[in-house]
Amino acid sequence: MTLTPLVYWAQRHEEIYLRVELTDAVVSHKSTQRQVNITVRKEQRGWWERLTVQERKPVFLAPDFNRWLEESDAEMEIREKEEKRNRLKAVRHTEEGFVSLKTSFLFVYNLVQFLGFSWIFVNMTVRLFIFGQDSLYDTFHTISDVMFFCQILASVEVLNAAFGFVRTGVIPTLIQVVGRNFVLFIIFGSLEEMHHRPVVFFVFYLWSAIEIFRYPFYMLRCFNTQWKTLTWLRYTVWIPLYPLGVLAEAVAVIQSIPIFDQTKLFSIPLPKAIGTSISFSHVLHVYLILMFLGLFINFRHLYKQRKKQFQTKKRKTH
Ligand SMILES: CCCCCCCCCCCCC[C@@H](O)CC(=O)SCCNC(=O)CCNC(=O)[C@H](O)C(C)(C)COP(=O)(O)OP(=O)(O)OC[C@H]1O[C@@H](n2cnc3c(N)ncnc32)[C@H](O)[C@@H]1OP(=O)(O)O
Repeated sequence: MTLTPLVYWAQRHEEIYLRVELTDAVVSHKSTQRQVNITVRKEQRGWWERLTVQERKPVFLAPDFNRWLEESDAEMEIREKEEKRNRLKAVRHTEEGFVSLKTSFLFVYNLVQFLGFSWIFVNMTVRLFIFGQDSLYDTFHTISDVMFFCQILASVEVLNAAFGFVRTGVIPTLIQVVGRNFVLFIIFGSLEEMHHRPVVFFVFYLWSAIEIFRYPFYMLRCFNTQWKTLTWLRYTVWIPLYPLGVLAEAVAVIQSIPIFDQTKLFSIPLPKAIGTSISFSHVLHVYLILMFLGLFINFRHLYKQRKKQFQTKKRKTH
């Protein structure tokens, strides 16, 4: 006797769903499945009155109430799916817009910094060749405006890290920005006596020497690409430059201590009963300790970043 499995059916405007129950059937292959689900695409979109041509429903055929929908409900389902698709599209559009806005912002930021620091580096190098040692004494007057601009702008990097615009830690960036701006604005900016010291040349030259590689490296990273030589320079040049930079900054701080003592600039007044004031040079002594702590933290951070970069092999390189 031929066994006819029960067939449950349901439809949408474009498809027919068939569920063939095999509970009682002897199945020749070893499948343990209890049912076969079949989706048949309708040749023409439309709503069928029944599944079979003949009006009389075969005994083995029954509506699949798990999926059954009336025509109007099926139309509603299509509309809901369409709305969901549109909503997803809109979200994706907004996300893509944000990503491209962020990329453009970072690219322009890095480009401006690259131009600024390149100007500083090239200008200082050319002046060194033309004027020799004399150029060491007027670095502040020729370079400081652009350096002020670049270093104020560099504060954006702390925000970039804090808001997750770039994959980096806030602390190393904060140490870097606060450290440099302290030397630039407090030590050099506020003391005229420091303006003609050769230490300004060494500090500015060491700062800009890394940035002419770092910012173009970031510009390429904005487009998920990199140039091997530039990556190597960005993650290697800091090894001698960072300790030398901190050393030059420390010399500048040490040179400024007697000036602060003499001028009493930024000294902290104490209550009249005690009668004196605390010289800013005490703050500078503490700052000297912080500097070497900052050097240790950032040196370790940069070493980790270097290791991470050179371990990542599957990058697009040129
Ligand atoms: C809490 C306050 C305490 C204050 C205490 C003060 C203590 C003072 C201590 C002062 C020491 C400072 C001395 C310093 O001034 C001396 C010098 O600078 S000497 C010259 C040599 N200097 C250097 O080499 C340092 C240069 N600076 C840096 O490298 C960074 O500023 C630093 C924060 C140190 C490290 O950068 P970062 O953490 O960002 O690492 P990565 O470059 O590897 O970047 C990580 C990923 O983020 C992407 N990224 C980062 N920035 C951008 C950007 N602007 N645009 C696009 N993408 C960016 C980057 O591509 C990496 O992603 P991926 O891995 O995918 O490539």
